[in-house]
Amino acid sequence: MADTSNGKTTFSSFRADKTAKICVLGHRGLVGSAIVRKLREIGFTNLLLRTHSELDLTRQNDVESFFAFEKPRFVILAAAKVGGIHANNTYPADFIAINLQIQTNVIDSSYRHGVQKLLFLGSSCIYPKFAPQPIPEHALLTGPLEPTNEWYAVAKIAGIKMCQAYRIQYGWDAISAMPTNLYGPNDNFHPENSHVLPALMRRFHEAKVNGAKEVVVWGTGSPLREFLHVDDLADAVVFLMESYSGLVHVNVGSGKEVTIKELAELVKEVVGFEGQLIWDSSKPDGTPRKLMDSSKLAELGWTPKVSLKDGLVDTYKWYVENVKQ
Ligand SMILES: NC(=O)C1=CN([C@@H]2O[C@H](COP(=O)(O)OP(=O)(O)OC[C@H]3O[C@@H](n4cnc5c(N)ncnc54)[C@H](OP(=O)(O)O)[C@@H]3O)[C@@H](O)[C@H]2O)C=CC1
Ligand SMILES: C[C@H]1O[C@H](OP(=O)(O)OP(=O)(O)OC[C@H]2O[C@@H](n3cnc4c(=O)[nH]c(N)nc43)[C@H](O)[C@@H]2O)[C@@H](O)[C@@H](O)C1=O
Repeated sequence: MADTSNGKTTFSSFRADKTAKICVLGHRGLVGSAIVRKLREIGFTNLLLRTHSELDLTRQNDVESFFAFEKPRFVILAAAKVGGIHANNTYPADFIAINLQIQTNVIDSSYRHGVQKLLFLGSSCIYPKFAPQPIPEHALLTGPLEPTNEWYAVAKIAGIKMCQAYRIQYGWDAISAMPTNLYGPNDNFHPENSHVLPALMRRFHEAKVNGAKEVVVWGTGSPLREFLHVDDLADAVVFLMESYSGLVHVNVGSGKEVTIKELAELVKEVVGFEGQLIWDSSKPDGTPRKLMDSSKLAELGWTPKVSLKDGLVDTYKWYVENVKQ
């Protein structure tokens, strides 16, 4: 709600006006759909949503016209070209070009058409391959990136810097959140192009259904990853929209890491596959470890709730009920 009583226009907080027009881009994806669920649960009634086919965010003129006409008050940018280690490694041009186009168009048009606040989503892959662990926000741009996803990482770093530049030059409230590896309902379960957790869930499920004795898992199993349920991420996004307006991006993690071998055993147990794991070490491991330091977010007052085991059980239930077998 705008307040002009003191002669200046000021706005109340994010949660205060449930009729505020909030644009969530990428609303059918893993992250965007969780943010929409969260906003609806809180009571927001005026969500502005467009599918990829309704609005291709790589098309500058279309994005410009959309913002000029719709004039949302808040924007959450969860649309991006996203994929796991194989997809990042195989389609580097798509990962850098599409992400630069989407984020540049959306951030600039949002600013030009009066958006009050925007949240940009990056990823933990922005940090150097051998960053100190846990990785603090200030490790950004202190060393070489992990080669399997450097193209995507460069685009994401440009997004963070663009938000900072618009804040510095125009005083505009654009913030960035850096989530760790996410999972949950509406994830991408593609056999090759998805992230490890949905890929293994699908492979173990299909092996169980088909009575297979073995499942192939990529790499050596030794890399460490930190997983966060997407409902926790959505909660953190709402928290940051409400409580944070700083220049520096904010890490969003669970604080807990597992080896890929431990993850594979856990997914196997949740799915109920009883065969053997075969490790294909011809596939890349990627970065050896990327545990984020999320103490800044904890100091602001936010902590995650969903354990990996509970999150896996919830996600497998969703998979069985919703993904065409
Ligand atoms: N998944 C993860 O583990 C992590 C994700 N993130 C970040 O979270 C954000 C969302 O990721 P996630 O939900 O996993 O990704 P998804 O692939 O699940 O969803 C991405 C969404 O973006 C939309 N989209 C893609 N290209 C375009 C386009 N040209 N125009 C309009 N819409 C488009 C897709 O629509 P459609 O399906 O119709 O193509 C889809 O709805 C990204 O910024 C990602 O970097 C960060 C850390 C980890
Ligand atoms: C979120 C983050 O996600 C990506 O980085 P990543 O963490 O390396 O992604 P990943 O989930 O694909 O793999 C994690 C680990 O798991 C191993 N692994 C085993 N078996 C499968 C498997 O079947 N599929 C996949 N994908 N990986 C497998 C795999 O070899 C690797 O060691 C970035 O590109 C970028 O998109 C990004 O920001």
